[in-house]
Amino acid sequence: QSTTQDAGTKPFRLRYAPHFGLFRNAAGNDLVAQLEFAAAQGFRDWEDNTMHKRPVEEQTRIAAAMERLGIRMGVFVAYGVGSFDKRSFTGSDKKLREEAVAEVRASVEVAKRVNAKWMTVVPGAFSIDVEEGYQTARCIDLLRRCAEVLEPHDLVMVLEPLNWWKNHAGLFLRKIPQAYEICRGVDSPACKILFDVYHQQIQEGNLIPNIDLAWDEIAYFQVGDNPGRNEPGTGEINYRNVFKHLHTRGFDGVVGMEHGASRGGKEGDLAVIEAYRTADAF
Ligand SMILES: O=C(O)C(=O)CO
Repeated sequence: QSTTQDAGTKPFRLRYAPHFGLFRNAAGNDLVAQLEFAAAQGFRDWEDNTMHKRPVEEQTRIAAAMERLGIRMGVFVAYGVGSFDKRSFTGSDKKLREEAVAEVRASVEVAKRVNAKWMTVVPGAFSIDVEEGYQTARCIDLLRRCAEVLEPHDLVMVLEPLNWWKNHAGLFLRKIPQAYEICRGVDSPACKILFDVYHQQIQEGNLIPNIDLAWDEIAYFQVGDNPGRNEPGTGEINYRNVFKHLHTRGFDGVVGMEHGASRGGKEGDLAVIEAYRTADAF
């Protein structure tokens, strides 16, 4: 605990982004108080999957606090929440496909309000009764339409492959090479990869080589250890080496802390921060 406090406002070497709730025991329930606490601990980034579901006044209040504290906004989810079971991107149902474009379009206003550049897209369900090549092509076609919505605003949708073996069996997008192929197909600066190291450790491993192979299409990282999806150091992933690799490659984008805490209470919140200080000391 003293190390955490001593570290104080010292910035981390990578731009780790907590989310609301992660420090609520230490900072209290108020969202702005959580941002202030994080900033005092040296965090300069944030993410909030459900930002688009918050009332406009709350979005505005959060954005003002972030601006005051010098915190950069990471992802919110533009498409995916509540749609994991829909064949929107992989199917041919026109209504579902129009809905997906409309959701991405609606996210433009949210992104502007909260100064976000990136938004997560999870392109729905896999179909067991259609050859995968057709699903991939349909997905690319619809993502191109979404990219055309975002390009004029300089916004980026980041496609997030999610694992089948622990959390999300049956989703279409689950592998990094698959996301890479799709991004190359869409061929737009508005369509990139969100590489969630937790999901990929479960789905396919080979983390650092896959980071390198997909590098030119990756815009965003998220992390969490496995098993348990908690802070670095609580599982099997060598995060110090992963972070060192990202730093060596000059990554200055967001590394989202999309995980829980292995311990409860204030002590657990502080242990999360300490885990990042340790993993960041490469
Ligand atoms: O739902 C999940 O597991 C995610 O990582 C979404 O971002």
